[in-house]
Amino acid sequence: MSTLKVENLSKQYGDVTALEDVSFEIEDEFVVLLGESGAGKSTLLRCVNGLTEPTEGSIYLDNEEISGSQTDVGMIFQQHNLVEGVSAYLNALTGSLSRVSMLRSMLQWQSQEDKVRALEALETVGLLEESHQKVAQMSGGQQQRVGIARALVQDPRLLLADEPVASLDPSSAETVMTYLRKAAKEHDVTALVSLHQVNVAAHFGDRFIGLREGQKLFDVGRGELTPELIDALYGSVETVSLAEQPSTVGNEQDEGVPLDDIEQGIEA
Ligand SMILES: Nc1ncnc2c1ncn2[C@@H]1O[C@H](COP(=O)(O)OP(=O)(O)OP(=O)(O)O)[C@@H](O)[C@H]1O
Repeated sequence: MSTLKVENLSKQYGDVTALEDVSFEIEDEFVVLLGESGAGKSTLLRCVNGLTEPTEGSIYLDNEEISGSQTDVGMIFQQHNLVEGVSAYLNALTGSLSRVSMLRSMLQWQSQEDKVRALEALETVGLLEESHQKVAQMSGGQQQRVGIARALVQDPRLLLADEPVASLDPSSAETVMTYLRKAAKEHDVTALVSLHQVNVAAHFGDRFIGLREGQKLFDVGRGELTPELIDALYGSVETVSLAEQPSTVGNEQDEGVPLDDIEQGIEA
């Protein structure tokens, strides 16, 4: 279990204010970041991961201030940056890179423990049987699941994902999100995931942080993501079904609302 605390975070790119005084604390939850394109989601994730330096503010992981690249923060990108010509297993194993030297890694001298960890991570994302398949021969959804496995092998305290299903069809997106949530829960890792798709967010999130023009517009739990909040975030999106079924979605103790139902409600 880990705690991420973001305190008064701001980021300026020249005249552009990408983030303005954003604060929140999350612990052992699957949190979804929502917001229009340009709202600051990627900037926030990049600041937490140390890829971007904030202009102001502080970030704490388990009460320790963090700055610069973090080896125990796993990041999953929309473009998964896998090595396509090698197997899912070898790609997953590169997650241990931060913990072993480059030479050992190139010679594939990773420890037995790392190798077992890579296979376990592939099992978590449902790809154990495909572990020796080349990534180039896998579907987009399977490739993203390899990306999740690679992040797990890093043994992260925090899992970040920036639009992990943006380029996938709805069915693959649901599968990938199911495995991402399962991975976070099984590994007891706090997760912060940015998503464009409100229906997917409502189905999988424990909590929702809405960003608008760099500012935090809301920070609400499951069941509190109302159409009014979504409208305030995006404008006139039809979100009737979210108001009707907010408290049952995405809870591993129940079966949740099927995505199709939510989508139909949104489209109705
Ligand atoms: N490296 C950069 N240099 C200059 N401006 C930037 C840079 N990165 C982001 N921005 C600006 O900061 C603002 C926030 O961008 P950011 O990418 O964080 O938003 P986002 O919510 O992730 O959007 P998207 O969903 O399109 O990725 C935007 O106005 C963007 O143009």
